[in-house]
Amino acid sequence: MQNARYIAAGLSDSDMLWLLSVGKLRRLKAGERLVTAGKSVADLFFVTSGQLGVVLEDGSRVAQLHTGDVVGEMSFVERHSPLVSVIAEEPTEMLAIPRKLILDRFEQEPVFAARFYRALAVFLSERLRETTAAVKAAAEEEQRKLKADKAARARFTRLFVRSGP
Ligand SMILES: Nc1ncnc2c1ncn2[C@@H]1O[C@@H]2COP(=O)(O)O[C@H]2[C@H]1O
Repeated sequence: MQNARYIAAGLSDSDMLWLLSVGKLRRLKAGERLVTAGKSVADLFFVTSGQLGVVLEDGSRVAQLHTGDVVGEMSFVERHSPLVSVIAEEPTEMLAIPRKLILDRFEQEPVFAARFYRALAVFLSERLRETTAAVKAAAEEEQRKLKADKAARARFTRLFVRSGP
């Protein structure tokens, strides 16, 4: 499912032009790794096409990222190494912007910092909302399976009791 997260919505036209002017286009083939768990991330990535998987060390996928998503914002905000890896699932393109350039611009233009952090906050809030919806859907599916299982056992028990001696 494509998501509706677009950090660009919170930025001005001049912010976007600046990001475009300093960003470098990066292309990944399917299977190529953008982020490795435990290794620091020096850039912020704006996905412009394609699809990436966010995966745990055991290979299980916890999320998918698409056009309009940002990658590396957790390292940007927290300065901790990532706990997950991010791997392209199809040919993917993105704009890579070195964190240092963004921090320098914050110094030169504090209003840009305010807009940027607000846009990131909205983006992260939307991502959390989606995660909550996914957890809720998984819990409901689990409940549905448990109920179906219970009903099947009850039917079996009735059958067994009826056909007993
Ligand atoms: N649960 C998640 N849902 C969506 N994206 C995630 C999730 N966890 C990590 N990421 C992305 O994967 C990136 C890994 O590097 P960062 O921690 O810097 O930033 C992280 C986010 O951009």
